[in-house]
Amino acid sequence: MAVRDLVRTYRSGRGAAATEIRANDGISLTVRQGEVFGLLGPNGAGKSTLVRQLTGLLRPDSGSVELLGHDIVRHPERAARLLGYLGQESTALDELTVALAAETTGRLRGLTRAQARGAAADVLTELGLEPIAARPLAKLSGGQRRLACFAATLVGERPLLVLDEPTTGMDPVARRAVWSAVDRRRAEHGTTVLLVTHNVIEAETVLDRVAVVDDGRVIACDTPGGLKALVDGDVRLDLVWRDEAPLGVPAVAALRERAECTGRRWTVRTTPEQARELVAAVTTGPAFAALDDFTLATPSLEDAYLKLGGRHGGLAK
Ligand SMILES: Nc1ncnc2c1ncn2[C@@H]1O[C@H](COP(=O)(O)OP(=O)(O)OP(=O)(O)O)[C@@H](O)[C@H]1O
Repeated sequence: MAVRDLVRTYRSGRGAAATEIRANDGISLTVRQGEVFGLLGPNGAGKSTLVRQLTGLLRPDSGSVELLGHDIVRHPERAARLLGYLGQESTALDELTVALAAETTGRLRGLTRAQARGAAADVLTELGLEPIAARPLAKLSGGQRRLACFAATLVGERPLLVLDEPTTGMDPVARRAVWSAVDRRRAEHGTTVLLVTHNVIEAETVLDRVAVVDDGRVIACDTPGGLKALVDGDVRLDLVWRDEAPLGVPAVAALRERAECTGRRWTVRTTPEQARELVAAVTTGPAFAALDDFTLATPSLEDAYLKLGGRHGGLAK
């Protein structure tokens, strides 16, 4: 998959009140076959806008999208044959049962009724959805519905899967089922996966490479390990106070100037030496009496993102 200089502007309002948002501001990316490639970035960064152009659902103002040799800007209708897309919104399939939603997707992708029924049954078994196969999507919990939509996306194998926050709202068992299914397709069919995510833990474990998107631009593109190397050497200290922070302790008062404070939780990114001194200061005397919990952690992809100058104080929703 190759994206070159993609620009997409949304216009709203008319006349003097008209506003423009440049949601994609010259995005270029290449995703290799068989790769699990992630788009990571804060709300409003332009990830869904990018994905909707890749899937032929939205026309770019300028730039090119090539999927397996096909020009998707010129032939958006070809995208449906090349990729399975799981969008953020629940779909038109909502009134159908889980089994019928999966089967219908297979039929829409050109399978015969028997093939679609067989493929749907296999996918439902694979994802552990058999117990709720006869229930309408609209009556399921958010996580169950998401998993059912993911199941439908897999029916009638496509060489490319585009998944926009597939595991949102899922419990750990469902999430694991999603990643096993993705892994299996990659191993057996060389399926390429483009994944939009906010979940940095997931990003660190499942992605081969990740593009960090911010304000409609790609501000970094590397392996998760490569991005984390940007913050190598730093550690993160999280302090949670029982109640008010003990600002009478000079070390704590000084710390407030550089910590990110969210309610009772303070986060500081610093060198291991300084972190050791800080831990020593807060684990003695009145500071310790006021401390509920603390953790010292090695850098995460989120720290790398912040170092890159990402806005909004982090990626978490
Ligand atoms: N249909 C639309 N009309 C006008 N503006 C839009 C439209 N869709 C998105 N935008 C704006 O474009 C920008 C990018 O939105 P987009 O949905 O692509 O971000 P995102 O990275 O997918 O965000 P999230 O993580 O919240 O899903 C935002 O400022 C958003 O408000």
